[in-house]
Amino acid sequence: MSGMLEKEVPADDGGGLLAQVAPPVLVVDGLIVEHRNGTTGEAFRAVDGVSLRVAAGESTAVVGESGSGKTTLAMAATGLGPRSGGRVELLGHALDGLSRRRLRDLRPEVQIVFQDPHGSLDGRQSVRSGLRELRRLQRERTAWIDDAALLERVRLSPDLLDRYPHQLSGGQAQRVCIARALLMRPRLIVADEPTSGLDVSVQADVLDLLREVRETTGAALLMISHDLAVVRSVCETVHVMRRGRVVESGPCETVFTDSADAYTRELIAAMPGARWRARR
Ligand SMILES: Nc1ncnc2c1ncn2[C@@H]1O[C@H](COP(=O)(O)OP(=O)(O)OP(=O)(O)O)[C@@H](O)[C@H]1O
Repeated sequence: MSGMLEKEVPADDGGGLLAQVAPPVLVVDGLIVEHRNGTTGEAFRAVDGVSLRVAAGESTAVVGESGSGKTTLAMAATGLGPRSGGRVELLGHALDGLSRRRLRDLRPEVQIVFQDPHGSLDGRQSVRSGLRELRRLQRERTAWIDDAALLERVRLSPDLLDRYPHQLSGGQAQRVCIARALLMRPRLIVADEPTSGLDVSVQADVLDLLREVRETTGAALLMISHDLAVVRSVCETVHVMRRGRVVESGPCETVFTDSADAYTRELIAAMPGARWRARR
C-alpha cells in the first residue's frame, strides 16, 4: 500500500501561488452568533464580531479555551449553524440570501471532520455502503477514485471496507471520515478537534494525513483546536479566540513565540503544547 498521496495539483506553499490566484474560500466579516443561556434563558454572544478569511489552499487554525466560541464560529461560517449578524462568504457566495438548494450544492466542497469519528459515521453502515451512499448522491464528483484506492490514500487496507464503525479503532474510523471528505474533492476542510478523541499513539499519524490531504489536493484547512502542538504542526496561521472574540491573529510562529497580546500569552502558557511559550 502506498503511504504517500500523489500530487494532484501544485501544492500550495502557504500564502503561495494558489492563494494569490484564487479567491478566498471563506470570508467572515463581523460575525455574531447569539445563544440562550440554558439556565437563565438570557441571550449571549457566543461569537461576537469575528472577522477572518481563509485563502485558497491555506491552513489556518482557531484556538481558544473551552467555551470561547470556536465550534459555534465554524458551524456558522459553513452555513451549518445559526448566524445572528455579520456577513459570511463561503466559496465566493454570500450565505445571506443563498437558497437552500444552492447551499446544498456547495456542501460537497466544504467537508467537516469532527472530533468523534464514531459519532460521525452511521453505525448501521459498513465503510463500503457508506461510501456507496455518498457516490449515489454525488455520482460525477466521486467517480475519480474507487473505494480500494481511496482507502489506500488514507493508508487503510481495503480489507476494512466491509467493516462496521464499531469494528474500527478510533484512528481507523477517523481515517475513514477523512477518506469520505477526500472523496468529495473539497475546496475547504473544516477539522474540529480532529485528534482530541484519539489515542495519543495515532494522533500524529492522523495529523500527518490531514496535512498531506491538504497539500496534495490544494484544499484549504480550517482547524479548530485547543492544542497548540496540533495547530503548529499543521497550520500556517492562527486566530486566537476569547469569549467570542478574536483577540489575535497571525502566522503561528509569530503568535506562539512572540505574542503581542497578554491573554494570548496566558492562554499559550496554560495550553497543551505550551513549549512554544511566549517570550515576553
Ligand atoms: N446550541 C447552543 N445553545 C446554547 N448555548 C450554546 C450552544 N452551543 C454552544 N453554546 C455555548 O456557546 C459558548 C461557545 O461554545 P462553543 O462550543 O462554540 O465553544 P468552543 O470554543 O468550541 O468550546 P469547546 O472547546 O469546549 O468545544 C459556550 O458557552 C457554550 O456553552
